[in-house]
Amino acid sequence: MTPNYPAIYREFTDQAQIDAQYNPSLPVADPAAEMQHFVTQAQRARATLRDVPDVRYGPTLAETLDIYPAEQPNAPVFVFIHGGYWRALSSKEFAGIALGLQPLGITSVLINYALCPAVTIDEITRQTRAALAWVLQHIHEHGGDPTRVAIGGHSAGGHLTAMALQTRWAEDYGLPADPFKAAVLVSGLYDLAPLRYSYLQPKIQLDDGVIRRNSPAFGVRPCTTPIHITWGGAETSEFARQSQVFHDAWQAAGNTSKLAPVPGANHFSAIHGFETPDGHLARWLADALA
Ligand SMILES: N[C@@H](CC(=O)c1ccccc1NC=O)C(=O)O
Repeated sequence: MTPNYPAIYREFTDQAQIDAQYNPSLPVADPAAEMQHFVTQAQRARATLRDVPDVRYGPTLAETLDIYPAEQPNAPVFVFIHGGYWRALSSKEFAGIALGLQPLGITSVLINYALCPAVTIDEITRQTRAALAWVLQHIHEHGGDPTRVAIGGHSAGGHLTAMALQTRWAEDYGLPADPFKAAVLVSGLYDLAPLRYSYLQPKIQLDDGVIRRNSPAFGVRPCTTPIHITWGGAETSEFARQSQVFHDAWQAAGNTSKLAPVPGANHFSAIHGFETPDGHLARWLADALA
């Protein structure tokens, strides 16, 4: 049973209008087939690639990551943060992104994290940061080069990537201030306010404080990491606007970003570009880590 929330956000006046914008399955013909694609690709990855699954980065059971190491020593590294609106899915469903990267000599790391409503989005942000700190401090033990780490994520994972970029890595973690070579944010959410009025609210339990602390579009700090912001060209106007808002905020802080949709892609196919070495996202990453 989903209660009705008063929806007053921009031009949207009720929950149905917010859901129509923010439920990425609604404009897609066969969302189950889109999810099955990820699962099939993930099974292929886990059956065919070298992997080091379920490495602990923190004390709770969900705090694990899966490594798909490149062949050669001192390899560049891509850390992927999965989506599912902070309340579904895991690192496992998205192992397919390593299919395109391992042949390019890039080590993939897929982060897992606890889900709402068992934990809050504040806690998911903290776990994401802990996982990234672990990668920077330990990936050399798995043949990775800690000075060539890129990060990226899809949907809720795009949001968590943006939160990672806004972390005080030097003050709070004793790491380099801007430890990442590049970031790629795919169909992300950067202003969480509208989601409070959506079908997700019973699970994600947003309040003023969670929204303020976890909306990276507001208060971007100077950061030397170049970022690529993208989304599916066939997605709703709010997904396009969320990316535009973050791009504008990133540039207003004097930072470097490139904003471009994936032509014709929906919310799901927007990340297929990691699954083959010639995919546009895999190629962008290889260039950024070269
Ligand atoms: N309609 C679905 C699909 C969805 O939002 C989604 C599916 C796969 C990966 C990311 C998703 N959304 C954001 O994190 C949902 O409500 O979760």
